Amino acid sequence: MRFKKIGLGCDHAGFALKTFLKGELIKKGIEVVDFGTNSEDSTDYPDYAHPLAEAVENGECEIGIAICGSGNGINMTVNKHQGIRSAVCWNTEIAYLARLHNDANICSLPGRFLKQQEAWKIVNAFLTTGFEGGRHERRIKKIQCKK
Ligand SMILES: O=C(CO)[C@H](O)[C@H](O)[C@H](O)COP(=O)(O)O
Repeated sequence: MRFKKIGLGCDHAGFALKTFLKGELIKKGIEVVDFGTNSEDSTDYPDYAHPLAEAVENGECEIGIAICGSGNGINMTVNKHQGIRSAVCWNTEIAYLARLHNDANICSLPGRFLKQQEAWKIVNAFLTTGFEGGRHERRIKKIQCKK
């Protein structure tokens, strides 16, 4: 793992997977900052996505994992923050490319579509891959809106 302090956030649809991943990360000696939610009671993913995104933006957490049912809503929300590049990672190759080519700093997961072990492999790919730089550096600089 390249990162020592990781932020986690989810809604009710991501709670079970977040709980599993949190346990696995702690077993690996990684410090986890958990922004909730803390049960399967129905809730709204932006309430957890914004605090997670802010923590990654301001450096409190080195990187983040965001989970909702499809991965889309929480991904859209964290990507509203200027300092965030989040990718919906639904397999290991996508997770690897999100880090290698996009220097993604949040891994968004579709909690209702991944088995625990599948998700753990995806998270491992995300957390062990470095940014390639070069032509990709130029491209990620162009992501920012000029307006
Ligand atoms: O996937 C999501 C947002 O992109 C959410 O996690 C929810 O699963 C989705 O919005 C459905 O919500 P529901 O209230 O559980 O039906």
